[in-house]
Amino acid sequence: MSQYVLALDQGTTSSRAIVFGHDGRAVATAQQEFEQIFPKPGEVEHDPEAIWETQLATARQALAEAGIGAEDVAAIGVTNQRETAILWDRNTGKAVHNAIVWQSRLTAPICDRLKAAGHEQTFREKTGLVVDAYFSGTKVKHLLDTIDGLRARAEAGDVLFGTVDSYLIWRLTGGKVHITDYTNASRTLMYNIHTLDWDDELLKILDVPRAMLPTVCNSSEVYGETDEQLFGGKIPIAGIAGDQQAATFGQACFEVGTAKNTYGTGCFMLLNTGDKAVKSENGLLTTIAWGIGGEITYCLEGSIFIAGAVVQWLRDGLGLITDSADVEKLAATVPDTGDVYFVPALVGLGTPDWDQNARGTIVGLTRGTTQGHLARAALESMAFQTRDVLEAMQRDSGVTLENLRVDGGASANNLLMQFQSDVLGVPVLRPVVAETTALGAAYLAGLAVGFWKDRSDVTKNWALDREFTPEMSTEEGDARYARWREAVSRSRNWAEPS
Ligand SMILES: Nc1ncnc2c1ncn2[C@@H]1O[C@H](COP(=O)(O)OP(=O)(O)O)[C@@H](O)[C@H]1O
Ligand SMILES: O=P(O)(O)OC[C@H](O)CO
Repeated sequence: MSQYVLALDQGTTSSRAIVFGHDGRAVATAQQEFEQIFPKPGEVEHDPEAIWETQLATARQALAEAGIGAEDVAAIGVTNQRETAILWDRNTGKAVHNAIVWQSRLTAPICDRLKAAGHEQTFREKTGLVVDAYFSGTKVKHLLDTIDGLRARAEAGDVLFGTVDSYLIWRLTGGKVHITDYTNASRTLMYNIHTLDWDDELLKILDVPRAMLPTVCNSSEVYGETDEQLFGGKIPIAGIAGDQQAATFGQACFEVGTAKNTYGTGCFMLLNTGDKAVKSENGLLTTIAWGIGGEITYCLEGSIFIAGAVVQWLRDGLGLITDSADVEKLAATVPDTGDVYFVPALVGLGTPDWDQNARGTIVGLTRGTTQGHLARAALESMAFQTRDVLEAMQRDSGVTLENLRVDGGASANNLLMQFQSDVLGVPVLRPVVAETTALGAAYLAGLAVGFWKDRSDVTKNWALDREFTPEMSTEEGDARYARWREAVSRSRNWAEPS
């Protein structure tokens, strides 16, 4: 009997593979960063080959570190950075272009044209998303529009589209399986979240041929097996979910009204709304949390484009720190930001402002401003953006959150988590396993093959590491938040309108 499940977590900045045991604890972990390609300001790409190679290498490393082989692995779960679009040749398996990453503003002009042509409402109603360069649809359109002869090859079914999950599974199965799951499909701007099908009207507007799209599957079922050359034996692939949905599952947010917030490159809060696709009036997305056995669970999502990435920018762009974790010590050199606010709109703003032309802004600098103030303002920006999202969520859903479950790389930062609780006025709960994204993918796969019995196993395995409770008065939290909103208004509409 196989004792382990392997999760492949293909993130924006790194590929990770984690071997989990039955108790939901990691037995072995491997991680590799890969290159971020910035062809022009505001554009972000990845080399699909680097995505594949780092993912394969980390999977092999994790198995080696755990001292196990393919026969010990009950199933593989795949989770991924969402929306990032890859087009590849069916016959050679070679990508026709770099992956256009979710953060890329490349297709902002296409979005502006779609809006000017009056299509915004149609997309919003059918997909639950907004017309923004964030989502895959306009990225696919851009590639089809700009690479000679590509649309004809796509129409003939020779060029395939996939989000990163699809691409990895194509490679893992030796080019046999072209699929995605409900959660990833719901991020493409081409999938109708109500009829549960690719939408012909939207495909026509974007001029994307249906023949290039993957088959949409449940988030938990056996889709196929790995090519036996890869791991020295076949392993069933049995779970897929976009990373934010996987984290929601891994955090056991199964009840309507429960929510989690993941602090990775970006920051994403998802609130379970059960079988109802709740429409947002406040800039949130209506999206699919998971689909299992054909039953869909929906959620409301707030998407923040830059969270932990602001710390990376302090590290790589300014050289203020050498390690992301050092930001906490630097921020702790000052008691507050000295009224400095840092709006990290480095690639525009997502929820609730959806401004493709906003740009990063630091306000309130004085001669007394130090590196510490900047570091603190950068950390606080994650907490303020989260409050933006939570306020929208409470207005849209009528739910008042009792607490917030957190995870992701930056949730290790105690100063940030304390400030988060202060500025939200609710307890923040950090679980022992902060790798909730990978864990969620492992659960989805393990449940499909009977490794775990049902969701009660998932709930049972959730364990608290630390609870942060509000220490700031509501008045002070509100006053600082009002100042943040003022700073946001200064960042708006800075880039040349496309
Ligand atoms: N102690 C820390 N404080 C603040 N940010 C951190 C800390 N550790 C890591 N980060 C940030 O978290 C992000 C990495 O988190 P991770 O969940 O691995 O992201 P992703 O899945 O998007 O690649 C990076 O942007 C990094 O700068
Ligand atoms: O790679 P992450 O963890 O920042 O997640 C990226 C999101 O999936 C983008 O929607």
